[in-house]
Amino acid sequence: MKKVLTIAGSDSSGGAGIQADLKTMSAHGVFGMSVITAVTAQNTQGVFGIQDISPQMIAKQIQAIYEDIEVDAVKIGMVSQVDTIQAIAQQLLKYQAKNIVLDPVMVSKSGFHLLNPEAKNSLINQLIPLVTVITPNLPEAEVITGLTIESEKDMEEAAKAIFIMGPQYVLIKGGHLESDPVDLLYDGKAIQRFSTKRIATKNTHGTGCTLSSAIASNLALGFPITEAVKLAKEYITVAIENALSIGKGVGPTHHFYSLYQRAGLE
Ligand SMILES: Nc1ncnc2c1ncn2[C@@H]1O[C@H](COP(=O)(O)OP(=O)(O)OP(=O)(O)O)[C@@H](O)[C@H]1O
Ligand SMILES: Cc1ncc(CO)c(N)n1
Repeated sequence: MKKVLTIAGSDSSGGAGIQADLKTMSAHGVFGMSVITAVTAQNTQGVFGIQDISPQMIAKQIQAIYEDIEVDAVKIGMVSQVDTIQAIAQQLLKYQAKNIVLDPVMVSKSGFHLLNPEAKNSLINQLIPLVTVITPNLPEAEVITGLTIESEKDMEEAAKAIFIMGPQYVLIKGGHLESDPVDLLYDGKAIQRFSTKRIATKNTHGTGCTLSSAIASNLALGFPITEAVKLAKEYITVAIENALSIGKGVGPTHHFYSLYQRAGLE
């Protein structure tokens, strides 16, 4: 059994964060483990509070896992503070973590800041150089690069600018453009394009978390990056098509193993 770790925040409503990550991992048939960086009081309508876990406790969680268990891939989500990022980077370096997927979560769909703006530079300087692939959405790519992104051409420029910061691959997600969503993968040489039809739904809570966890699971399963992203796109598309009208706001993506099996990917 492949083992995948998520280092992320808890979403009490179960649609994003740690909860989305573990559901995605189970659906991929890998064993999910979690290091909780923060607890959010959150539902489909908004984020009502955040309590950060101390950097010491985050480091201890990572240590407890790596001292005992071999980790095949890591997904990093919400990391809100400078000290948190430093603690995570130190531990991942110490244990020579492999297959690291960074979803640089900054603002929730409801507009709540999940990354302290002061921590942006730590994310860029300490975490981005360690990762296999970073998966920013358009607003995140704009914050990281300082560029304005309004077209696919702009997305390509942003991917190239982020690549220089040190990750092995950059996947810029186009879900925030109005057209059909196009995601671009850059490996330092060429751009690969992953496109689907836009699904008409308001229920997209947790899409970014789901995609990054699916990529991490696929890397753990041994797929090369292009295949890992292609399969993850198929997974997120089905998860959005079947998204649930739970709660009064933006409902969550739906994960179930049979979907994955039906696609012939068990
Ligand atoms: N309406 C949609 N129809 C089809 N695919 C979509 C739709 N919205 C997003 N996607 C896809 O879902 C994935 C996540 O993209 P998105 O840009 O929404 O991430 P995100 O903003 O980081 O999500 P989150 O708010 O959960 O952090 C991408 O692969 C994107 O192309
Ligand atoms: C805890 C958490 N992580 C990530 C997201 C994605 O925006 C969220 N809403 N909540």
